[in-house]
Parts: sequence; C-alpha cells; structure tokens
Amino acid sequence: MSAVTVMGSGSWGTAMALTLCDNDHQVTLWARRPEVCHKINTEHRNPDYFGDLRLPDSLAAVDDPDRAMDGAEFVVLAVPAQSLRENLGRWTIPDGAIVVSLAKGVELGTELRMSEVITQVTGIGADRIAVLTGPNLSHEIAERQPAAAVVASTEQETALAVQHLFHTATFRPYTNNDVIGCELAGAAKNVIALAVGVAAGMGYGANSGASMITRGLAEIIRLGEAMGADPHTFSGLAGVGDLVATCSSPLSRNRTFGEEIGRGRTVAEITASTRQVAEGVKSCKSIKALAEEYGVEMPITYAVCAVIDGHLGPDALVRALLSRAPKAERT
Ligand SMILES: NC(=O)c1ccc[n+]([C@@H]2O[C@H](COP(=O)([O-])OP(=O)(O)OC[C@H]3O[C@@H](n4cnc5c(N)ncnc54)[C@H](O)[C@@H]3O)[C@@H](O)[C@H]2O)c1
Ligand SMILES: O=P(O)(O)OC[C@H](O)CO
Repeated sequence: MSAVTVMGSGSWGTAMALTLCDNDHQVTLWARRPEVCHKINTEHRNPDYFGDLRLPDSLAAVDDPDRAMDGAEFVVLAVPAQSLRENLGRWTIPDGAIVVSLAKGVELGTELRMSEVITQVTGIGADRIAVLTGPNLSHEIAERQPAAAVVASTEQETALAVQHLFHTATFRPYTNNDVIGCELAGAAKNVIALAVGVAAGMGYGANSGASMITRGLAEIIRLGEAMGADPHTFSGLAGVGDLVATCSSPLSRNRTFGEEIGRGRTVAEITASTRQVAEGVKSCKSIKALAEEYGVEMPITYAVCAVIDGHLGPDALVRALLSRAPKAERT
C-alpha cells in the first residue's frame, strides 16, 4: 500500500483516485472547493462530475494542498494543462515523491509538454516523473469498464512503480519510455477530436470521421518524429488508441465541443455552457506553434485553430481540407 495524493478533483482526478482506492492505496484527493471536499468526505460523491456514483469510503478529500500532500509517496497531477504551472508554483511536492502527470495538453506560450513544465517549475528530474495516458474516458473508468493505458517515463523503475500503482482488475497500464511521443499524442488527439466533432455536428458520417482520424494521425506522427518521438508510440495506446476513443465517443469533451461548433454555436457560447475542460481548444495553438517551429505540415490542426479563433466556419473547415493540393498518401 502506498500513500498517494491526487491534486485535482474533476472528472479524471476523481476517476483515478477511485482506481487507486480499488488497489487499497491510502488516497487523498485535493479539491479547490471546500464544498466538494465536504460532499466527498460525508456523502462519498462528487456530483459536479459523477452524478450519483458512490466513491470509496476510504477516499479522503482535503482542500489545503500542503495538508493533502503531507507524506505522499506519489503525487498525481490532475489539473488542466494551462493551469499546471501556476498551481505548481504554489505547491510544495514532498521530497522523494514520484510525480504522475495526467494532463493532456501543451503549454501556451512556451510550447512545453507537461513533464517539462513540472521539471522547470519544481526542479524534479525526469527520472521521478511519469505520464499516464491512453484511451481513458473518465466515466467508463469510474464504472470499472475494462481499459488499458500507458505509463511513460524516461526511467524504467519509475514507469514500473507507477504501472504497479495503478494496475487493477479493470485498468491495465503498459510501460513506455517514449515520454515525448506519449505526451504529444495525448495532447494532439484532442485537436483532431475537435475536427471530427465539427464534421459530426454538420451531419457527416463515418467516412468523414475515419478520414480525419487517419489524416490526423499522419500529422501527429510527422510532428512527433520531428520532435524526436519514437514513431511506434503512435500506433500504440497513447496514439491510435486514444485518438480512436476520443474521436469516436460522445463522452469526449473535445469531440462534443467540436460537434457544438458544427451545429453552429460559437466558441464563447460553448465555453460558457460547461465547467469542464476541452484541452484541444487551447492546445491547438501551442501544437500549431510546434508545427511551425519544426517546419511540419499539420493542416487539420491549422484549420481547427482558425475555427477556434473564428476565422473559419465549419463549412469552410471541411472545404479547406478537401481543396488542398492533391498528394500521395505517404507524404
Ligand atoms: N476526463 C477524462 O476522461 C480524462 C482522461 C484522461 C486525461 N484527462 C486529462 O486530465 C486533465 C484534467 O481533466 P479533467 O477531465 O479532470 O477536467 P475537469 O474539467 O473535469 O476537471 C478539472 C479540475 O481541475 C480544477 N481546476 C480548473 N481550473 C483550475 C485551476 N486554474 N487551478 C486548479 N484547479 C483547477 C477544476 O475545479 C476540476 O476539479 C486534462 O488535461 C484532461 O485532458 C482527462
Ligand atoms: O473528454 P476528453 O475529450 O478530454 O478526452 C478524455 C480522454 O483524454 C480520453 O482518453
């Protein structure tokens, strides 16, 4: 049994906290809002994210970050990507703790991956950081539906420790040492899911979705290879696995956000109507900046950025992609 603190009590932090409880770890969940802590501690529910789902009695919620992390051997970071730097700047991670990053985003302005942000702000070395990613929609995980995942770390011992930490009867993490590929894949699939959602919202069917998923994968691989990722990562769970899950599922916030755009709502309207994060809405810009930096073509990502910025409507997004100069598939 390990002492584990999950920092962030939204959909994914809560789902991972209950998975860790299923493994009999001593789990503390940090929530910003005292009323969320109260509900978790007294009613064993987090209704903003999981309706009536009963959380394990052993799960303790705390609203003070220092108290939450006191004695933690593992600290699991479950706040949105664009808030990670600010939060880490306020927190003190216990000496020696292994840090697990859950966020699927690339930081705006710096274009840093989440593990890079963690090292930059806290000074914690890459050998004590792991990234957990893969096809993992929180509601399915919280219902204990079977799923696989990837734990990526440059340090094999760290990857193995985190794999062991999370491995339950229904949740099966594999290890991988390609942190760049795993993090990039997790962030970039959200952008492709926005595009697939736009097409779905406009009423297009499976052919359009599959075409975007496949060409989306091609542009993610192009960027990944330029950044030094292992191309094999993209045919694994962190790559094609998460891309298919996110782009196909009505549970995906990114796909749903895109669908709403496809039906004619504005980005401002959709953003105002949900408290949940759709990471691709911001990360599309940092991924576009990476594409520019590495000189890689990413037409779907560019088109999504134009739609998010209001420069392109949904119809124009589809036209822009189809009217590009004809080319061979493997380019
Ligand atoms: N939900 C999923 O299915 C899922 C699966 C895998 C990975 N992820 C990733 O996990 C990360 C967290 O996503 P989520 O699904 O839990 O999002 P969410 O919107 O459900 O919850 C986000 C949580 O962070 C808190 N939060 C928001 N802004 C904050 C800030 N500025 N400072 C501190 N806390 C803040 C919210 O109060 C909430 O508790 C994202 O990067 C997401 O891509 C989510
Ligand atoms: O709901 P989304 O779109 O943030 O996707 C959640 C997970 O990343 C799916 O693996």
